[in-house]
This record gives sequence, C-alpha cells and structure tokens, in this order.
Amino acid sequence: MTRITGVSLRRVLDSRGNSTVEADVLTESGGFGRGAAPSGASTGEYEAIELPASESIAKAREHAVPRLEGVYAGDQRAVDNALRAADGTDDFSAIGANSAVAISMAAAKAAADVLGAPLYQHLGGAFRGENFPVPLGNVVGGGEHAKEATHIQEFLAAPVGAPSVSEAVFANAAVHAAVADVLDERGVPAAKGDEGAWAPPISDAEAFEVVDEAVDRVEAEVGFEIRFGLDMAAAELYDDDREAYVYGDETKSADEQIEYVAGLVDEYDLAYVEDPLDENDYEAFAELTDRVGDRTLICGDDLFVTNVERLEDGIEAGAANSILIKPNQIGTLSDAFDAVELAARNGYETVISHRSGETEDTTIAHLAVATDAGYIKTGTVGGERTAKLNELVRIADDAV
Ligand SMILES: C=C(OP(=O)(O)O)C(=O)O
Ligand SMILES: [Mg+2]
Repeated sequence: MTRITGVSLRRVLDSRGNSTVEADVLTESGGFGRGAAPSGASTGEYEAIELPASESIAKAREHAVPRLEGVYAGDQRAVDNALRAADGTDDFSAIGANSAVAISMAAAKAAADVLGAPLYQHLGGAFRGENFPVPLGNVVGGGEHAKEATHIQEFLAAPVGAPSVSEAVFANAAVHAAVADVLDERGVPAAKGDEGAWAPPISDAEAFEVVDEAVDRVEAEVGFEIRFGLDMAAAELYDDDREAYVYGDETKSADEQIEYVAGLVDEYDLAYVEDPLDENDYEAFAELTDRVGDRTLICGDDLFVTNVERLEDGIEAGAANSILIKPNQIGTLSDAFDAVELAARNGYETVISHRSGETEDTTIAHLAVATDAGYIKTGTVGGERTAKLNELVRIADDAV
C-alpha cells in the first residue's frame, strides 16, 4: 500500500526569500506526503552539502526519482538507502542534501497518510516515549543571523518548569515580548533577525542583562521556572589564523573562552550552551563539559552535525552532554534517528532543531515527540517558527 508511485520536486521560497526544495511523494493507494528542506546560514564545516535548489532538483530527478519508484514509503530505511545509493557520495554532494531531506520527510508523511496515523506516531511507533520537548525560544540574536547585533548568535528562553508544552510555548512568546519592552525602556531600537529574534545593536554583556530581566518578569507572571541558554555558534567567531575567538576588537584564546563560558553558566544559571567552542576543538569542549556539564547542557551543533561518526568521537572525548539534531545536516530521517539513538544510549540529551532559513514544514515537531527528545529549538515568533510550535501544541492535544 505504501509503494511509491511518484515523486515530484519543485523550487519554493524559504523564510529568507531564497529558493529551497519541496518534494511530494505519492503511493499506490493514494497516500500523499510533502516535505520541504530548510537551510542554514551558520553552517558547520562537516554538514552534508546543500546544492542550489534548481541544480539539486535536476540531479535528484535524474538519479533519485527513478530509484524511488516501487520502494515502500513505510520502510523509511529503504527510502533513505535508495537516496544514498542514488547519490553515491558520503555527503550528498551529488544530488544535494536539500532534495534528499525533502524526499525523506515527504516519504515518511506519505506512509503516515496511508496508515492513517499522525507522523509522530508513525515515526515513534507504539513504544515511543510520552514526554514533550521543552521549546528553546530564540529571543535575542545576532552573529550570522543579523548584522550589527550581538556577537553571540542566539539567546534562548528555556521554560524548564512549564507544566505543559502549550504553557511553555506561550511563555517563550511572552519573553520575546518582554525583551521588546526592556529594550524600549532602554531606548534601544531593534529589528528582527532571520529567526524572528530581536537583533538589537547592543553588546553581548547588555544582551545578558536584557534577557535576564525579561525572563525574570515573565517568570514572575507565569509562576514556573524559566531559565535561558545560548547558541554561541563559536565556529563563526573563531579565526583559524589568529587561533582566537574574535568579538569585535577583542579576542579570546581557547582557555579564555572556556573561562568566559564557565563564568556565564554560573552567573546566569544557564540551562543550555550550544557550540561554545570551535567545531574542531573536541578537547576544549571536553574541558568545558568537565567543568560545568553537571549543571548545564553543553550541546554540539556544528561540532557533531547530526553525524554518528562525529558523535562517536565526541562521546569518546567526553566533548559534550547533548547533541543538536538537524535532519538536513545529514540528509535523511534514518541518519537523524541513528544519531538520536546513539546519543540516547550514551546519556546525551537530544535537541531537535530548525534552521535559520525555514519553511512551513512541521516535521521537526513530530520528530521531537517521536524520539522523546528533551528539547526542541524552533524559534519563538514568525509563521515558519509558529508552524512548528503550533503543531507541537496540536500533537499534545491529540496524544493525550
Ligand atoms: C539554527 C541555527 O542556525 P543555522 O540554521 O543558520 O545553522 C543554529 O546554528 O543552531
Ligand atoms: Mg547552532
């Protein structure tokens, strides 16, 4: 019933107005699934390769589509193996990880459609966990996502004490609004960055004060614990030639960066720190995790790129205690599941994540519930972000 009879690909807009790939998968019994590839701006050096959308579509039509016809959409590994075989490289550089991930997600949705099950149920099965992820909401940001704003890429609200996913989602929106109030009181104008976070022209030090204040105000209103965290995207700050992290006119050595981040964890009781160090420095990651990993999550994004081999190296080195999962970094849902399983077996927390360039696709909300992820990072406001958050709220309604 889930045998694939057709795959069509088209170029659509992402949230930055760039071209991305959308895939439709049809099955013999009339099942239908649609998936669209997101796109990063602060991409990791070791990510699967995204090709220009038109090129990726042309290559996938030629090499992947003929191989997919006849494959069972309900057998996700068969679909993803067919994509890997059609590509023939380790990093999807032949057909593009953008077409691969769009097709992989569309096939999963087509299978769920045939089975009459919601996607999270199809992906997670009867024995999936019953937890809902804590949403990490980007409320202030800069780096590669906004010019003339903070050096740190993302300041993320983390409503860890929320009694329900819906209250958590609304708390993050309230923190986003409270940040606007605090900035206004300080006379700071702010546009928004690529993910909908405020992108004010202030120092990182002032951003900590602003977010801390906004979180305190909302915590007092809602009556449950809200902490905050960071995505430092430090590979973007690191200058290989100078062997230093560059913050405008200031630089920090790896040791100074470790000291700085450890100090921030304690001063602001940070719940989460993503990519605090360069993507090639497992050792520095391990040193920081050793120092503060008992009280915060040290998460590898550019460090691991959702890749089991890089995660194995990280586990061996003690480099972190959590991993960011972005299906398009690796190209298929099967590969993303493998990374989640390896992480879980080794006591690593998983954080399912959007990209800075997004579409209305809601797969990651289902993936987070299906895999029992502790966290989901998918912004706070903006249609392409609320698409995932609202889907999470619907799933929570549907699942209980
Ligand atoms: C979401 C992120 O940004 P991008 O998609 O630009 O890599 C990130 O770095 O975690
Ligand atoms: Mg990141």
